Amino acid sequence: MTETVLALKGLTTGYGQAPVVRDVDLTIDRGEILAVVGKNGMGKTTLLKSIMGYLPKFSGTVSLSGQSVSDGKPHQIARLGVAYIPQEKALFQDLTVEENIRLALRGSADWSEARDTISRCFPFLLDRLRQKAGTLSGGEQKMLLMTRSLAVGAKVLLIDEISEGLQPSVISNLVKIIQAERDRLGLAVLLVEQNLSFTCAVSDKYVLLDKGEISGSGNTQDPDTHAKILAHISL
Ligand SMILES: Nc1ncnc2c1ncn2[C@@H]1O[C@H](COP(=O)(O)OP(=O)(O)OP(=O)(O)O)[C@@H](O)[C@H]1O
Repeated sequence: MTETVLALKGLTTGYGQAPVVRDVDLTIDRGEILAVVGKNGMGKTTLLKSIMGYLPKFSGTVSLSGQSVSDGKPHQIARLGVAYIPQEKALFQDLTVEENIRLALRGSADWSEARDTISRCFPFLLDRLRQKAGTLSGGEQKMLLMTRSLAVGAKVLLIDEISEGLQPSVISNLVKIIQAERDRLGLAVLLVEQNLSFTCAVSDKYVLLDKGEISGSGNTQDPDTHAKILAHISL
């Protein structure tokens, strides 16, 4: 039986008084990966920030496993198992890789489990545990953030353009890791993307975001997905 983990209903959000994302409805089930696709400035990041509680909801609702979090603060939403992997650097740049992970664990999980997560997902980090996070590349920092999110037991991942600037071979590996962790943990994943091949490879379904509104959606395995997304992002 499907279990809806994240549900948005009529979500309108933005900055100050200005709506940027309008009337968005979407649901993500346990074990499902949904991509929100759109060109620059269409509101993808704004959508994630609002779900995470960084921006106010002007109207509409956000719920997690049936519980409303529409008025939740970021730390409350994080405590309910939602992890946000933003586009900008979000780690403590002067702390080491290990310190960044240990700080997030705060007794909720032990280090050996965290180490297992690192070995399984991004083993290159095991050789960098004593390295300052600020010396990692932008892509590596996102991988560290993802590892940290999994280590603290996140059930929902909100991922902002993780493929940006990565080589194709690294992107292919990322597809496998995200899908393997989804299968293993039953994660619900909402990712925003501009990379067509990554989107088609990693996600189960997609929505197209155009000037803050959903203008199309489908299952990624549908035969016309590639053409529809391409048309949307190259308009
Ligand atoms: N802090 C802010 N204050 C006011 N407007 C903002 C702010 N951040 C973003 N915007 C505006 O909101 C709109 C959507 O931006 P957003 O970053 O959500 O788009 P995006 O689809 O994620 O694009 P990108 O891929 O370039 O990040 C843009 O017009 C942008 O200028």
